[in-house]
Amino acid sequence: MQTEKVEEEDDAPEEYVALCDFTASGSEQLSFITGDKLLVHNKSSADWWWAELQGVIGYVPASYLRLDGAEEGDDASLEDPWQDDEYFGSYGTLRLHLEMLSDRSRTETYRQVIVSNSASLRDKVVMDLGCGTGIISMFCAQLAKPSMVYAVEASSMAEHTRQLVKQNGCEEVVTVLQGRAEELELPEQVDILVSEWMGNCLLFEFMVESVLLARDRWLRDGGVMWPSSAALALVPCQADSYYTETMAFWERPYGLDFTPLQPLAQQEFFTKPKFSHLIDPEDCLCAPCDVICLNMYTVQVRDLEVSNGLLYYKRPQFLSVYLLILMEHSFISQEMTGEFQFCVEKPGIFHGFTAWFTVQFESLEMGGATVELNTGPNSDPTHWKQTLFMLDRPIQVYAGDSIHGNIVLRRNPVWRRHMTVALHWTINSNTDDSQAGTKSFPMWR
Ligand SMILES: NC(=[NH2+])NCCC[C@H]1O[C@@H](n2cnc3c(N)ncnc32)[C@H](O)[C@@H]1O
Repeated sequence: MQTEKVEEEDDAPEEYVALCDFTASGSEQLSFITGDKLLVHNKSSADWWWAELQGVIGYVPASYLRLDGAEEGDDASLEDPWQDDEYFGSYGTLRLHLEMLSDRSRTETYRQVIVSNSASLRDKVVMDLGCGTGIISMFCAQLAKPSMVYAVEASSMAEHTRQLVKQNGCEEVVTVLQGRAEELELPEQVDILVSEWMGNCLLFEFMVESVLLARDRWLRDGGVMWPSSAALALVPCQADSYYTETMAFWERPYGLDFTPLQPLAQQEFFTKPKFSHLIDPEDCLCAPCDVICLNMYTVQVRDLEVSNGLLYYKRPQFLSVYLLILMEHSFISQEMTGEFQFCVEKPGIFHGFTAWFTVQFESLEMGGATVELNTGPNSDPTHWKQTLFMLDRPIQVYAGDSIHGNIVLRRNPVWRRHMTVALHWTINSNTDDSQAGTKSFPMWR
């Protein structure tokens, strides 16, 4: 932690108490634990304050603090930044498990991974992280002969999962453990860590952080991660039907002119990404490309952050704006930003970008075939479908036009399961002047 020592005093600092633990995700931030008393020197923004703890200073998330002496009920920001009650509460009911189990492409892929590695799974120790109803664990017990499967589930579903394991004669091999995987004590390290952690745009909900923490704590050296790698794919696309039903609709409904509502429609329907979008392959303006790739053996939790260090530091007056911008971009973690360069293959309307993910499961046998789950438009549909990012205004493009730029996934520093997806693009065309644009989409805070 290279935070600077307190030098000059600002206005009289106020004493705040920490409502929960916070672990700094960048050198400009200050870690603390519940109950710590922090001196807030500068409320530099609504979300981040400049504070001191035992003589060390750095940025802290304002929502984690309450003015010392204030009553519990005074502060609405008691919310847990992981929103665990809501998150694990939703997995304590059947609705989401029914959706996932009904997704045959997803579930059969995991079964195929177990079947094609059944021989190598013999006598291995497996952790199924976030086992839900235990389907993957029971595949392991039924289709292979591991010595032990630790089926880890934090929600109240775990007690039902124990019953299912017994009901299906798997209790000899499968042990259900209720709790967060990153907090549980296991009796041993594991040979394989399997999990179905992917969210919309691959990372939403950031369950991946739990998988990485569990990997670092419980996967033995040389152990296998399933999935072994993951990639976020992106393509510029048409979305004419969505545009027609949400924007063009207001031009002449029942012969009336409702166009004054179109700015409202843009705000309401195009500000956030559209989840569960089913893009027609015909609407892709060119071939997709993988913009973000994760190696599940080497990616670190800190790589999931984007810390524009200079945004949190007080800007030293002597640094020129140019230098600040240059340094700022040097803080962006490579894992969370991707460049793209598309060449439009056919004339059409560029309404936006569509994103989806793929994950790969390496074979336990040297040279064995890798299994892939592809949630894109040319594969069997999954419950994730795809995610559509609508531009504010559609743009006519022509074959040969180039659309290049980058995507940045910026994890929310306070609401830990949320992120913002920022897209920057430039269109170079032989027929029109070049156009550039940028847009950030919150998911969801
Ligand atoms: N692909 C997803 N988006 N979600 C599918 C898996 C989610 C399952 O993992 C459980 N789960 C999520 N995080 C954890 C965790 N840290 N520890 C244990 N179980 C978890 C959660 O309760 C649910 O049953």
